[in-house]
Amino acid sequence: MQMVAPPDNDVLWARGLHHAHGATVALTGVSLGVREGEILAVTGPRGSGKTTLLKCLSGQLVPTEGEVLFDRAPVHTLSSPSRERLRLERFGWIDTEPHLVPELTVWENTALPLLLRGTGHRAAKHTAIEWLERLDVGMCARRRPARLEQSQRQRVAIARALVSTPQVLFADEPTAPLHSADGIQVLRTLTTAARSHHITVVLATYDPQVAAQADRTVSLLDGRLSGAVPEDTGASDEESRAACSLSV
Ligand SMILES: Nc1ncnc2c1ncn2[C@@H]1O[C@H](COP(=O)(O)OP(=O)(O)OP(=O)(O)O)[C@@H](O)[C@H]1O
Repeated sequence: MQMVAPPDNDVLWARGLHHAHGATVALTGVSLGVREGEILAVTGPRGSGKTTLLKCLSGQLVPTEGEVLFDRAPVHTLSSPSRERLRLERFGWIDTEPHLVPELTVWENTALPLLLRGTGHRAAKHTAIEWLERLDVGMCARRRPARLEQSQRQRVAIARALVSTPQVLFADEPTAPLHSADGIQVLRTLTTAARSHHITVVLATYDPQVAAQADRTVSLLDGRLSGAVPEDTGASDEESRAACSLSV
């Protein structure tokens, strides 16, 4: 494979990603760059490879082929403990389901990433409550997750992902289980918080209304990216910059 350097402003950069789950091919030759501070939507129908791409970019999965760079340093060649540390220290993850610990209160759930990093109890609690307030669930801080509505639980999961102000936040269909109005509101809160803290977001979604909240969208179909702007079409500056960061 020809070596190509990532552009300076790409915080994440992937080239020639292939991945198969057993006999099922999920990604086939995906290359893309994610710019510092942008909110990038990865769209595509169910089974098109969105989750697999996010997992490869975040170091949860090592691609069968291809390379992933974070801050210009390889992720795909790191040992499993180093990838785990990278995820804990630099990345946040929001899943479709909130996956909160039922025995812990809302603020304890939210503070977990800080406590795991070694932040003191008082400081972790203070920061967790600040994030819960930003996400309009500050009043739930002392409750257990079972006493919350689904949209409140998802807001808590978002607060937990943001509490350590990750460099990159990965969100995999974060609003899929919510009613449409709830989902859009939760997503607005997420994107506003990410923008004000300069957090890069990679957001997988099949919902065009959700993708419309992003700065840029790339589409996956059958494990391939589509919609790259060819370089010689006389595209605008903005389009040309997008094309620099996206190739199939
Ligand atoms: N753990 C797994 N084992 C076997 N096949 C898998 C596994 N995970 C994903 N796949 C398959 O890989 C392909 C891509 O799946 P992936 O979950 O990445 O797509 P997706 O676009 O996120 O879809 P969805 O919206 O349904 O989650 C699909 O054909 C899927 O069935």
